Amino acid sequence: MVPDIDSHARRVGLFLNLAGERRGEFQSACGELFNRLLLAETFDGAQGMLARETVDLLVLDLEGHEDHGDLLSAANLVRARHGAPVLVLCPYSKTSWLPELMGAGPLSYRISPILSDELQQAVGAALAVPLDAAANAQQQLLDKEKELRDLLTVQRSVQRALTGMDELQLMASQICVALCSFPGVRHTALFHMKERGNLRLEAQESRNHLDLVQLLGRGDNLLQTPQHDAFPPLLAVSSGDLVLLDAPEKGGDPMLAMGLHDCGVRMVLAMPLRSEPGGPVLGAVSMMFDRPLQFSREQFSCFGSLAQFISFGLAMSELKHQNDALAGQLTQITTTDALTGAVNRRHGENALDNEIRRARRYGIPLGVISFDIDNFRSVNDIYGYPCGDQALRTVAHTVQSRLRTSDTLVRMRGEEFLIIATHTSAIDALKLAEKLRETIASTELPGCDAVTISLGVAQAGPEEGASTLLERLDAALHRAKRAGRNCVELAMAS
Ligand SMILES: Nc1nc2c(ncn2[C@@H]2O[C@H](COP(=O)(O)OP(=O)(O)OP(=O)(O)O)[C@@H](O)[C@H]2O)c(=O)[nH]1
Repeated sequence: MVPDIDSHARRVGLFLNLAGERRGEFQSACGELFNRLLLAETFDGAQGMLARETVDLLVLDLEGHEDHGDLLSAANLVRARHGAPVLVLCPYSKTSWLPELMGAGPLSYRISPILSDELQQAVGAALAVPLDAAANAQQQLLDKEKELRDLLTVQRSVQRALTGMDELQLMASQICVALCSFPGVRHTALFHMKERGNLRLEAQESRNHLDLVQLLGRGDNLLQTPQHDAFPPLLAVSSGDLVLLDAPEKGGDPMLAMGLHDCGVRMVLAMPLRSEPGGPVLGAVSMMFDRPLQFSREQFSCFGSLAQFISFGLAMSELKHQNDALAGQLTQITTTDALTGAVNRRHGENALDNEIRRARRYGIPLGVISFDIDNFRSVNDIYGYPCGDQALRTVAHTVQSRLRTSDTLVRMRGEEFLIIATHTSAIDALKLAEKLRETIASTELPGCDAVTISLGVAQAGPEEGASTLLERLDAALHRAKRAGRNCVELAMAS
């Protein structure tokens, strides 16, 4: 239904589009709504007409306008209206222009393509003069108040979601929940660009049973899906611009549109997430609505700042992730012996102290084994130092592979190692030591003959500290060497 337009004197329209065909279409759809319809094919032409004539409605059809210069010219035209009615017909791939055009002056907009009866309705609404101007002004004020309240609610919810959230997945879920507090939102989603361009669905919040993994057939590598240029959030990532789609079928993928329609989605807003303006795109957020809405300038700018905050949250959580990884690498470097991958002596001695305390506190046995490669000097002498290094590595890896994850292998010095075996009695440690002795004796070493090891075994005494335990072990190891090597000796009781 076309709204009543009470004054015929007000019906001078100006329609601008490059293409004669579009101008013809507009004339046949809406020509009769105006007393006189002016048609312009260039921005300069339209500016000239606006300067010469009093125009009641400027209809700016952005279809076919592509570059940034066109956006600036369109903004100039809106500015030249000084608040007089402007209707912008905006292709959905250019919806990112709307916030900037709104900055140039008030306007209403429709997303094209648009059916001719919808177009007539939009033109009628833009031309209509309210019967009761005072009542209308009051209503506008109430609408604005509600709009601002809604924006405040969603901003506060997003703020809460971003505070103190270290874990990306949790933060993403909370953001999706927060965005659902905007009126009419039935589904929200957060997409995150992982390494090597892998865009994944990080979180979604559904109030309409819509599951994007099901709809898109997957949850990651989303830019490789057939819908990558039809689904607004994917388009927002690849174009780096805001995308607003006021009817799913305008996206151009009938199956996708049907899936969204079935879940009651009538409008989709998607915003790219960037770590800084002009920086690389980190992902996107999408909000799906159960009704087509006309966003105001304030709403667009609020969505823009929400996207910035969310990007910041994502960047912070990525930074934390990287910091954790760096800290992990640093710990690895400071606690590990570079040649063999075993724990180094400094960290091993700390670990031994800790395990002694733990064993004492909980009354559990702690077994320790000290071992040393027999006649290792001759390996170096005969085969060379690099070969000796390789033999050390192989022995350490072989031993490590026979231990439990709760055990610790420490390189104490040269070719001497210590094993801290938690929850292990002297008897069990003896069995383990014997197994290791046999294993090493039958392990082939690259580039040199097999080696043997001698081992000393002990169980920590109830009140015993690390130094006496290590002394007892040392003595046991020396006995094993004296006994002819390639054997295991139990340490004397503490
Ligand atoms: N290739 C290599 N050799 C090492 C490394 N650390 C210590 N060694 C060598 O290990 C050998 C240890 O020799 P000794 O302490 O005499 O002991 P051994 O020859 O194993 O004799 P026993 O322990 O009595 O059986 C020395 O030749 C050291 O140079 C290392 O990181 N790489």
